Amino acid sequence: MASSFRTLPIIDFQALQDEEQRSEALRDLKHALFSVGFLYLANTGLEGLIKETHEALPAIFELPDHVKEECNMINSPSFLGYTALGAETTAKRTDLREQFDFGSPVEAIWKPGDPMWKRLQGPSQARLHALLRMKLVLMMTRLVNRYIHELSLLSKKFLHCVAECLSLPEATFEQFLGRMDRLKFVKYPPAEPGSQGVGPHKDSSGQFTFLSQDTVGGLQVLNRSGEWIDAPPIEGTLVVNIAQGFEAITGGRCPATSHRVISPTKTTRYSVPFFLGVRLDLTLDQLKESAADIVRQIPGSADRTVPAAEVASEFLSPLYSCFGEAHLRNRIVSHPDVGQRWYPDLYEKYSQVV
Ligand SMILES: O=C(O)CCC(=O)C(=O)O
Ligand SMILES: [Fe+2]
Repeated sequence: MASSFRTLPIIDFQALQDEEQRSEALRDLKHALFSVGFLYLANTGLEGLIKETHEALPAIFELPDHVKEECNMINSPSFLGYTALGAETTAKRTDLREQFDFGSPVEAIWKPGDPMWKRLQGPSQARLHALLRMKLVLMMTRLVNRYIHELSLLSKKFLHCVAECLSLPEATFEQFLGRMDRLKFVKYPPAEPGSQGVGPHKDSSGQFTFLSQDTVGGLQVLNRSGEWIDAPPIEGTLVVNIAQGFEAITGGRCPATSHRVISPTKTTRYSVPFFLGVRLDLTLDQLKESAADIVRQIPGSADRTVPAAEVASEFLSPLYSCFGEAHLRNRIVSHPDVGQRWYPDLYEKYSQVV
């Protein structure tokens, strides 16, 4: 590729809603989606909530180990709960981070006899909420639910802008939304220079990720010339990136971009990613059909269209019957202890495939 990005574009969310500024902001957004896959979203109106959440994080991670262990992800077939340092794997290496995974408040839908991927949808661990409430006085549970609620509203408005900048009807991407979005609280402790906070990956679980990072830095994004570019913190912004679900939905026209976190060396780093979900029951055939339709409607894309079958996305692999199945595989590989406990047969199957 002739030129590749060296910095991430900044898109002003208010400008996207403003009569006078929106055509320019939409043009910038389109460029970010086609050529970068990452952007900073400024002026979201959620600055106060983000600040409040970051202020609460150290106390949550300071809960005693035995308390955190009580709500270990190992208890959850939906991969929700606490992950201790060293229990997660990315790109076949151990990540140096600790985290809590939450989900939108939904019921479990799986019944015996149903496909296993339906177990991905389920409630956050009640025990975790109870502990947070006890320890951190109601506020914390409310904060998690408020954060998920506000981010879910913001992300849906953002999806409308995305459709609009691609000259598609506003509601185009709504048909792909899942019932459950995911939220994580993540802590990266200081480590040896160059350590893997989280290894190179593309986000697998949704359409877009909305990340708030603190002031420490360490997030890096792979540009299209294969160089790692820093995504330094910009106060008050969310880092938004395309996940593999959206890449598949757009037939690879808007690719997901690899990223990683290099561990801090002196100060603990905290981050809060929110993953906007994709319908678990979306089948490969439905996806290919709608992707073809969407790509046809994106102006100027016909000459640059990659056939859906050639997009390197695990969600377009015929190995999986639907998005949920591909997503479950990804969770099992990332959290092998949880995978082994709840899905031993699938764990065996997926750990044999290199
Ligand atoms: O913590 C970060 O800055 C990025 C986290 C991330 O990429 C992820 O959890 O998918
Ligand atoms: Fe990520």
